[in-house]
Amino acid sequence: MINEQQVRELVGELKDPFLHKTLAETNGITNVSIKEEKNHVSVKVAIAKTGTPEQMQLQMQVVDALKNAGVETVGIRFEELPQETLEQFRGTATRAEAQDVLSPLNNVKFISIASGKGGVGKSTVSVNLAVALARLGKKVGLIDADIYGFSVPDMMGVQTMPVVEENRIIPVDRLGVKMISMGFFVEDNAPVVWRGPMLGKVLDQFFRDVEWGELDYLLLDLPPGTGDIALDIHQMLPESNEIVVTTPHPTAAFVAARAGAMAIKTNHNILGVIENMSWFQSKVSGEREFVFGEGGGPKLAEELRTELLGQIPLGQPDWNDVDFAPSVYAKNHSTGQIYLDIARNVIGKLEK
Ligand SMILES: Nc1ncnc2c1ncn2[C@@H]1O[C@H](COP(=O)(O)OP(=O)(O)OP(=O)(O)O)[C@@H](O)[C@H]1O
Repeated sequence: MINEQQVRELVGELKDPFLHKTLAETNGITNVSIKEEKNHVSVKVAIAKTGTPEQMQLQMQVVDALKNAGVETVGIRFEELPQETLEQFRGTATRAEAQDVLSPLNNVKFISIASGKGGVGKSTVSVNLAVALARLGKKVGLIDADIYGFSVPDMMGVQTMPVVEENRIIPVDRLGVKMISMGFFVEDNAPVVWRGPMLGKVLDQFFRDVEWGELDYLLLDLPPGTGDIALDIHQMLPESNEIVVTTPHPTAAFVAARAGAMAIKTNHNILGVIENMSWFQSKVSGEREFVFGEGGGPKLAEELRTELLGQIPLGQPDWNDVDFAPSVYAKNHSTGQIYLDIARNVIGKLEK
């Protein structure tokens, strides 16, 4: 019967699929146990990222290696390598690995923007938060993952199309944000009707086949609501920090809480709440009128045990701006300033 030393040698030759180093080099074999009477070997393996197709492939390699050595049955469990170990390997990552947004060697932080229902301003918030982060000097990408209701290209005033170079999609660069949207791949604004596996393919393509370059943040404008499509997309995303957008009406907050619950259930971390359309400020009297009610944002934040990141008043950007982007507030617009404050807060929370 094979002994522990031999198991470690055999399995130790296999490579961590993300670090491209052998499991011996990464100290990735964390436990071996052998039941001689049953000719059974169990191994516990630590790799850079679990729950991926790459893990399944490695699992098959481990089983093959041990069965070829005469083991009857194999048990295998995976865990993730500690952050310190990953940190150690980050320095040796190739440029391609460091720029692959799904690689554990990439430091990019995902921020998803969700809402309980449509029309609360989720896309407006996504676009303005992305631009604000870029204005603060961050390298920012934005995926319009609202696959059926894409509006980001129009909101940002994008006139060009992404180009494909050597089988890689080059995202559109607008106001310092690299952006990709389903809108670029649909003719004449035709409605998108497919879902399920196709949906997964499109999202996967947005992650894997887009040349994002080096990024600090990748924002995702999610589809609205708490139905099947929103859930499907939540499940397909890499772990992310989620911002929930609501309007101030208590019932809106009630629906948004369900979006928050969905985020938690699918293992995303709630970063905070943004209340949009919080008030209308009269230019004449300077008074605030709470046209859509009051209290929804703070109530939602409390319910989700998170922070209210900011409140955005009603009002349009300055449309005389030369660099016209219909939904983007200028840096010196009072709402543009609010977005900058939110962006600073987000950076503070994620770059501790
Ligand atoms: N603070 C605001 N003041 C005035 N208009 C706003 C504000 N926020 C959003 N809007 C407008 O409200 C409409 C809906 O906004 P947006 O498309 O961002 O919402 P959404 O939640 O992403 O909608 P959907 O989920 O249906 O895509 C747009 O016309 C947008 O310009």
